[in-house]
Amino acid sequence: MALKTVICIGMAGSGKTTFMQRLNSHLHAAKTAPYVVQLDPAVLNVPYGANIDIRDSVKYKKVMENYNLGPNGAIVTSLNLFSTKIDQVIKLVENKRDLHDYCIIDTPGQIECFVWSASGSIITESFASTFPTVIAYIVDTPRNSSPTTFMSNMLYACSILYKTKLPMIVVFNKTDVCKADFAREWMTDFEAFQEALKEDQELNGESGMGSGYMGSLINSMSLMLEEFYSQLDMVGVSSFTGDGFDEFLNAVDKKVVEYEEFYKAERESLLKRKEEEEKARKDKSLTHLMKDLGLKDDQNPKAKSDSNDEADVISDLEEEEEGEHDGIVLRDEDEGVEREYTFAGDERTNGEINGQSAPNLQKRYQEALEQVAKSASSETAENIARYIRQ
Ligand SMILES: Nc1nc2c(ncn2[C@@H]2O[C@H](COP(=O)(O)OP(=O)(O)OP(=O)(O)O)[C@@H](O)[C@H]2O)c(=O)[nH]1
Repeated sequence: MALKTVICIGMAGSGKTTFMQRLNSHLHAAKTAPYVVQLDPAVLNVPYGANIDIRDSVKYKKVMENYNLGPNGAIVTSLNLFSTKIDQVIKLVENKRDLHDYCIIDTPGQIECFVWSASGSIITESFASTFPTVIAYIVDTPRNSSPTTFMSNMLYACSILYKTKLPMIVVFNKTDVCKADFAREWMTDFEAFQEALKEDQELNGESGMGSGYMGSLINSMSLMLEEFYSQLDMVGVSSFTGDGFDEFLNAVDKKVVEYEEFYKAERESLLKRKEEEEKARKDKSLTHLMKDLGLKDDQNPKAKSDSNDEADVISDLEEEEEGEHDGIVLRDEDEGVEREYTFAGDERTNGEINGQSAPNLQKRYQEALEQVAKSASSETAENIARYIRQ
């Protein structure tokens, strides 16, 4: 069976580490020991055995001292340092792909340090482009029993879904304290959620839920969330008792099928599009280079027709301005613009400032270009062009 990756993400204190610990022991008991990756550089004790632990490669306290950073900055920097070695990490996991069915990944408690940082994206992307990858979004169920907190948390989950573009399972943890039935109901019945919101507002002595901007904001957000809920699975688990973990693993299998059918194709087409854009960008730069070196790009028939709507370069500016002002900046008076700061008694014509001959930029640029054209043999230029094209 192919190795699949589960990345555990969740708000601070939602129970990610305890969830990882339980998932690890659950999989061990089912004789499918997972490959475990620990990515929280600031954690003191980890209650499970990790195959890869970020703390072995990056010392969080040293990062704080050396770079003079606060706690969150040090977490992001530690992740940045770690992500420079991500290819080696992926290789290590790849080497073990025949021995494990699951690779489970714990992330830092400061969710934004991982989800919204460049290194978090690099790490997620690297795993997702090598193995089928699923996000487990851990929610603290008792703390989300109020409809407004619930909605805020779901909006956050929604933003993570659109950021990572990976299949997601919302895991309602701590069901030993509070059952997750209310969440299931709110996620499937729009009216039940509206009713709960109304009750909650009345309980807090706030009216106006059904009118004004708050009412319409909440209504439209709940409608948007309805669309979002249709994209994900939810399970209730207790990391203390182990309840719901079989259901969670079934949801992972389901999401892996979805990943293969939908997300993989989507990711591949995205990568292809990026590649094509990059190629087009390189072709454009090449055309500019050829133009600047005074060469015709025979191999690119589009080059000539394209040249008018290409990105702006200094030479374009020179062409446009030529004959208009001949490089002379209009005086404030001539432009009819009153500026607060001008050089007193300055006649800014022909580049004369304070009696000294100021450099005429256009002229100098033209001379430099001509010199380049003279000194660089056309053969060298062709070589450069061929090299870039390759
Ligand atoms: N009752 C109950 N408590 C839980 C459960 N899972 C976690 N906890 C408690 O929730 C608290 C936070 O758990 P952690 O696993 O440290 O949470 P975390 O998300 O890893 O925390 P950070 O990484 O520090 O953000 C701890 O006190 C746990 O004992 C659960 O299923 N039931």
